[in-house]
Amino acid sequence: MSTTTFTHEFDTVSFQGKVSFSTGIFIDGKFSAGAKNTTIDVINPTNGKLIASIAEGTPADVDRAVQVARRTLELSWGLNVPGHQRGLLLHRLADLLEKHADEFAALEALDNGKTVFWAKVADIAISVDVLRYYAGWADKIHGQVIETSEDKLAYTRHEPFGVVGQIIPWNMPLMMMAWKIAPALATGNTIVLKPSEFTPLSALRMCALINEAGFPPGTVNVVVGYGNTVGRAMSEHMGIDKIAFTGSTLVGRKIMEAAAKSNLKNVTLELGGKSPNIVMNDADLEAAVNWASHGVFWNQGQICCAGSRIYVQSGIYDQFLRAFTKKVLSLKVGDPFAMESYQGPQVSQIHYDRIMGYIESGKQQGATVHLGGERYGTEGLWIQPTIFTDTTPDMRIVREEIFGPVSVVIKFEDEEDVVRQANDTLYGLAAAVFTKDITRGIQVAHKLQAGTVWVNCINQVHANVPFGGYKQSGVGRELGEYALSNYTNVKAVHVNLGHVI
Ligand SMILES: NC(=O)C1=CN([C@@H]2O[C@H](COP(=O)(O)OP(=O)(O)OC[C@H]3O[C@@H](n4cnc5c(N)ncnc54)[C@H](OP(=O)(O)O)[C@@H]3O)[C@@H](O)[C@H]2O)C=CC1
Ligand SMILES: CCCCCC/C=C/C(=O)O
Repeated sequence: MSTTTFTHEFDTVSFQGKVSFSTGIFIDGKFSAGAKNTTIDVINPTNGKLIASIAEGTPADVDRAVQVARRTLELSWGLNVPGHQRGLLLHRLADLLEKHADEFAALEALDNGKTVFWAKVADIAISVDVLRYYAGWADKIHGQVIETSEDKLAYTRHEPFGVVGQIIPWNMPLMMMAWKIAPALATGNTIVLKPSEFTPLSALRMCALINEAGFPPGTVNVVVGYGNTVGRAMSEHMGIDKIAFTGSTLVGRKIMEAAAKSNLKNVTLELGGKSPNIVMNDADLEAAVNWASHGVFWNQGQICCAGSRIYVQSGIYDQFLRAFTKKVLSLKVGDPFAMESYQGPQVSQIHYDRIMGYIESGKQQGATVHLGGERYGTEGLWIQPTIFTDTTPDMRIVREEIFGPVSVVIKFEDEEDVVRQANDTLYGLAAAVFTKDITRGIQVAHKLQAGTVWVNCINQVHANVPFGGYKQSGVGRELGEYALSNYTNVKAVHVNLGHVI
């Protein structure tokens, strides 16, 4: 069976050059066609044209990938490879990614529609940091010696789960791959990863770098395919010991069900959000406006922690809305390869339609379109950055994750009222509060039901700091030391030093 190849000649301000790599199913360090020998068309969101036809994975390919991952775990990875060696390989991968940063930024812009500028300074840079951070952990995975009695030695080992399945979304294709593979590899697991079929290119390019870095074949296996075939096969698989997922709460629930009905595999989920951003009367207005705009419009609004519900205290509401409107009007919407662009097209026609459906629902339910609310231009997948006002708490645009450039600005009177409204959601991924009174900022942060609270900033992540959700925004934490426990099983060992029964 022949494999497919992606070849593209980039001639842009940020990156010129020919990029060519295999787009097959990546198993055991080799690319091949999928079991059905079929392909998936990958579409450029900027112009609707075909970028590539890549090999389509199937449940049979998942089976093969799991077998290979299991064999690799037993023979050439896991605790067979000392931690410092696993760390060295992760460092090499980080170096290779950094070396190819411009190429990866261009690939992400082409495939996802995100701007090449932000792809480079956020997606690629954070991915490199995360790989390096977990490279540093690889030889520091310690258990404990636990005191029991003098005739006994009891200790714990933190062992890899084994074969882990990882399902990642299209909004940050490379960054989500890095967040998933880095802690899993540092702790000695082997991987079967499913990228989104909308944006598979950076993950496939990474496969070549994984080989070049020197990981044993079969350590990371990548099967691109559809959620209801490959994704489902992974979450139901009896040979996968753990599954990690980023995506919608709806699909997260299906994955947990499949895990429960199959082998009770360990599950971590990073799911949706409807994050509140609270601006108090005493906030630095200019800073709050700039952050609020970044909080909801960055990455075309396609970010799980977007601060899409902006609560502004009554004393500065009018002033804030004026300044926020001016700021949003200044955002440059356009070609993702133009260095001055801030907002590119939405990722796909289906997602564009979903967002436009939400905008329509806001209009139908009686909210005021304060700004935007229409397609940007006359063709393509661009949407005007949109501000709704005069909303009520029951409206869909206030309650549901839109995942697009759509904000609601809501007036509040006092702290108690805003904390109640902010927490009135089934989500709990993130929240932000803007105030010059740091004591108050911290007090409010402690009252908000969210896995991350930003004070006087928003949408900030760091490799060292955990990220994940309360309530229906997820299970477990990614990043930081906390993520290591997502990928290790604790074994207690009791050694008899003379105790007689
Ligand atoms: N938390 C986050 O970061 C993200 C949240 N979302 C939210 O989800 C909404 C829908 O976007 P969508 O792309 O459909 O996201 P989904 O959550 O539906 O999909 C995410 C990934 O899961 C896969 N998947 C789908 N069904 C299953 C299944 N039964 N078992 C295992 N995997 C499965 C998908 O494959 P396939 O594409 O083939 O369906 C995709 O690779 C967005 O509007 C947004 O609100 C989306 C992306 C990221
Ligand atoms: C600056 C980057 C913030 C990324 C936060 C994590 C988001 C994940 C997701 O939306 O899938």
